[in-house]
Amino acid sequence: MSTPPKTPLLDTVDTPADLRKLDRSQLRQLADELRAEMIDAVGQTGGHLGSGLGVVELTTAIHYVFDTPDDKLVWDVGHQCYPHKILTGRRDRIRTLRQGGGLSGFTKRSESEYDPFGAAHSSTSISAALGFAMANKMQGKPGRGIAVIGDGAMSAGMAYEAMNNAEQAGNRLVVILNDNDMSIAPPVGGLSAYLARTVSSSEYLHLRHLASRISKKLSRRVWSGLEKAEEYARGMVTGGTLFEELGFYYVGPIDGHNLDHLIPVLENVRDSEDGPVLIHVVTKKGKGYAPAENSADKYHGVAKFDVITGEQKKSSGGPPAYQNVFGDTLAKLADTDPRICAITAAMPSGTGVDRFAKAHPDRAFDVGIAEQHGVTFAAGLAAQGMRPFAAIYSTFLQRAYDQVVHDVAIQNLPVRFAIDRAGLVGADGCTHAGSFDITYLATLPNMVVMAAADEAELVHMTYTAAEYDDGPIAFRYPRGAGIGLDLPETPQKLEIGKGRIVREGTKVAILSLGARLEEARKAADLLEAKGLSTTVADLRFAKPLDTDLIEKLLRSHEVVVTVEEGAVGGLGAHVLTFASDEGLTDAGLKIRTMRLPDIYQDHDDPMKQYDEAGLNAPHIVDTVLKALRHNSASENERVEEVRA
Ligand SMILES: Cc1ncc(C[n+]2csc(CCOP(=O)(O)OP(=O)(O)O)c2C)c(N)n1
Ligand SMILES: CC(=O)[C@@H](O)[C@H](O)COP(=O)(O)O
Ligand SMILES: [Mg+2]
Repeated sequence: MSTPPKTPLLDTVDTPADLRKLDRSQLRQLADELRAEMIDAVGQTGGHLGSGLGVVELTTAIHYVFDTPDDKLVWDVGHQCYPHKILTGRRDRIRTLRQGGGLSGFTKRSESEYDPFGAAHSSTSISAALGFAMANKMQGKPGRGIAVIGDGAMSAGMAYEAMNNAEQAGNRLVVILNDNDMSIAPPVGGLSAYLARTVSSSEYLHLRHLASRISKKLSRRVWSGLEKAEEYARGMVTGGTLFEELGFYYVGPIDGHNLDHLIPVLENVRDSEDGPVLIHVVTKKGKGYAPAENSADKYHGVAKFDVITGEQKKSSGGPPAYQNVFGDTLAKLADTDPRICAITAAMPSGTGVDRFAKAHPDRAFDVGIAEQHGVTFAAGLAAQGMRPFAAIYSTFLQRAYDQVVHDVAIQNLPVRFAIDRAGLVGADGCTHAGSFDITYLATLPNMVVMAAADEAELVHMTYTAAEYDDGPIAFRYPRGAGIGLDLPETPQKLEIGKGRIVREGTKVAILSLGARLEEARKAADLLEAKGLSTTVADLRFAKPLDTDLIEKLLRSHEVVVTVEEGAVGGLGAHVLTFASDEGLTDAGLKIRTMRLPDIYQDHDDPMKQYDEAGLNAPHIVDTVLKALRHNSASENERVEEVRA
């Protein structure tokens, strides 16, 4: 355990009200202590480090100048909110970050009045802040909406939808663009180039003309034509043209680590009658901690680490991560199939597309945080004869649902969806859980939905998807690594809609979909030990179902249990629908469906989560025994059981 840093000034600050009692000259020391505290805490908890380090000064300045919580401060993504949490009454719990019953790793409404809006999925902050601003305006209440959005998050269309709608808010809306020239990976696209030009083309605003420049900009509602022409001529507005054309007053770029610059700018904006304002601050991701600053990913997401050396305490060895199995398999397939290409939405390493890109750089596309565009881009590629793989986490694919429905499924275009982080994801918690993709995909026309039980199955499903040109096909797999199987040298093309029996029994049947198969096998062992002969099937497909296999097992077993790492409306619902449509439930069979809860609150380690979620072997056994008891009980006993 590292020795906690000495933080005499921070020790006097529990909330922003305490912070505002400090003299401005003390804020530098406070920020230094805040940074040290954050590094020490995250060293013990792991989590998102780089982005929070980059906004230590900005967080301090915002809470010093604005009247939070009346001014509603909305952090985009929220992964940079640890300094904010320390300054808003949660320092005592900061070392419970991302643990069961602990602080969320993102902003969360239920946690604090200083978290007016929950986050975790990116690019929502301007819309939410605009909502707060307009509500206050309509209710005649004081208080602004303040959105802090990163350059990566600014690459999503939703941010422009909000800015396009923002003029109505006037000076009630403040947008702070935190430009650290990083997403998780280096940022991509035209916006990133534009911002880079802005930062390089104009000297950071120096103190001497900072105030005059800002007051000039913010003092007039409308520029005269001449002045505007002059501005353009001088190139002064190169920095803000994009934002100014959307109706914002643009201020910047300013040094986001220099409190002597930040404070007067924020004060000018706070006191101005004009708006909305976009303040462009330039920061460094990982600022103030050498191991982060020197790392390629700026320590975006870290395991627990040694604060002195920066060395992370990651488990080494073990089976390869699923994303890398996918990326490597796809790269190999693409060696002999020029139609294969891969799309990621700003998550190259998380999806394994970075491994594909190493082998086929011309066929790998990072579209930025733009899942909607990514899916329809893939639809265009498919329509023109390519074999596109849209590699998008289950939770982030939710962002592009209409594109999946409208642009892909209804048009029956052969887009392949490689869906990582399907199921529980551990410390990122409920905003990142891949709970809904079976439900939201298997209900769609033409869509084929597969779930890999292990890493070998993932290889086969990647190949099966590559070869499937009859329409859209999705395959899901969990966060983390497989079970240590050798990867097949020759991928198999799976028969669409066919599952497999992995264990023969006679009395109980477990229909497993995806990576809970190991728990299903363990449950079968436990049931056999009780004299209950158990069949285990890996259905492989949620759609189309292997109805022959399911009917055969329903007719020949007393109890059938479906197990899936997805919320209600997925495999279990489809099996029940099939059984009732075919009149199979009339055979007195009791089908039980086991699945994830709609939402779970805790951030915890993956294995404990399955216990909480009720998806481990003992839970499967309990479900089976309950069903058997129910089956064998007399009608009266059943009625009594229900009454009890
Ligand atoms: C819709 C969505 N897609 C992807 C992600 C994954 N993600 C989390 S943070 C991040 C990068 C954000 O970059 P930026 O906004 O610049 O913040 P920074 O980390 O640089 O502070 C991404 C892609 C997400 N949270 N939400
Ligand atoms: C903040 C965010 O959304 C990402 O950093 C996400 O936490 C990555 O998840 P993985 O760690 O599962 O790649
Ligand atoms: Mg960034």
